[in-house]
Amino acid sequence: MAFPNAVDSSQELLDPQSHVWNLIYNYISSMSLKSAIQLGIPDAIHKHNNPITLSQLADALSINKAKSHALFRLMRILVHFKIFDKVNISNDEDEDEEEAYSLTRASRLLVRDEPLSFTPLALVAIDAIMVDPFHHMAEWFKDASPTPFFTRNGINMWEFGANDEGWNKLFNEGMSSDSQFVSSILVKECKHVFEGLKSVVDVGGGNGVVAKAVAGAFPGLKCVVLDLPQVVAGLEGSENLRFVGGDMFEFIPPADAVILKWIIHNWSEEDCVRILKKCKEAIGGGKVIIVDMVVDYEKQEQNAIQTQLCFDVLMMTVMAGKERTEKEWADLFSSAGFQNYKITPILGLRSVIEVFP
Ligand SMILES: C[S@@+](CC[C@H](N)C(=O)[O-])C[C@H]1O[C@@H](n2cnc3c(N)ncnc32)[C@H](O)[C@@H]1O
Ligand SMILES: O=c1cc(-c2ccc(O)c(O)c2)oc2c(O)c(O)ccc12
Repeated sequence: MAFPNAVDSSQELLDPQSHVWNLIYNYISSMSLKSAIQLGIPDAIHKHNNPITLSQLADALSINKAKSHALFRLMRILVHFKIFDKVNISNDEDEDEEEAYSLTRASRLLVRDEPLSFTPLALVAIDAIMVDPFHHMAEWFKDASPTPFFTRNGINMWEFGANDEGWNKLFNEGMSSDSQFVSSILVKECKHVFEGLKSVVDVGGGNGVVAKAVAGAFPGLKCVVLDLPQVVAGLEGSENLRFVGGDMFEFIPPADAVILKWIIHNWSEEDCVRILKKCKEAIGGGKVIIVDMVVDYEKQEQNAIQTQLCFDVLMMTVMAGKERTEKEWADLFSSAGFQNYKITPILGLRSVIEVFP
């Protein structure tokens, strides 16, 4: 039986099949990366100090020798995705060359001892429990739940974290590793954002990584971290840093500035206006410092748009949040009574947005 739309050649079938298969099986790239991180491959290569051969890598990881070729195939896909490099080495003059693996700038950031490592974030994002809500997205489109996370678990993400210490720890460690990464750039490239401030509150500041970095870079600055009680429980402050357990929808301690890193994208327009109005009460004539994505579907390069779109669906799935375009940000600020804002695209996929009452 002929296809409804006459197909001139098989290629007109095979090309779309290849395109859809690429998307269907893309999760295997993430799972291969997860396996490499769990096995400690970046750490083993780093520790070896030189490019490492497959057999040296298998020995370093105590991998069953019968699975050496499987390790070769895992490394092959990760070299394809430029997570690792493959080079040819020879130990002395007459010996044949042998293939070996080295780190790239990407995998160097997955070495656990690397101060800016975002391995904890990677393990949060691809953790089996974390990914589970995505299997309920289609169901969610037809139910009354606020998110697929709620459809799957019957409670929202923060309540889930309050009830599951292990999940809460995993999530907060993931966030902290990203904050370590972002803070290193913030205090180096964005000093002007903090200069002149006498006090700052990091709202939803988690384990306090950003606040600690800012407090360290600006010793005269009084820093407060406001987060849920289960997040700040037991966390020690310092001379110019203290932790406060509370609810940002109820009260934000007064300060010259409020930091909101990866907060606004967690929430709906309505909740964001509530948060920003509380921030406005807290800062008086000061400012809000937001670290989040500003999505530009036209101007950005394809990889950045793809990652930002994935984050947008992630926020829809876990938190009823979203990633926003500049116009959406501007509308939000206006609805919350702010008069002006300045976007500094200094963090790659994310920007620093200063908002003024
Ligand atoms: C995505 S995490 C970002 C954490 C941190 N700002 C960072 O970027 O690493 C969102 C944070 O908001 C906190 N949070 C959620 N609801 C909150 C509320 N009602 N009041 C204060 N903090 C809240 C969470 O506990 C979590 O630490
Ligand atoms: O990488 C992240 C992952 C998640 C996350 C949470 C629960 C899940 O079930 C899940 O599949 C993913 O949440 C984030 C978030 O809320 C942010 O604000 C920023 C980054 C992340």
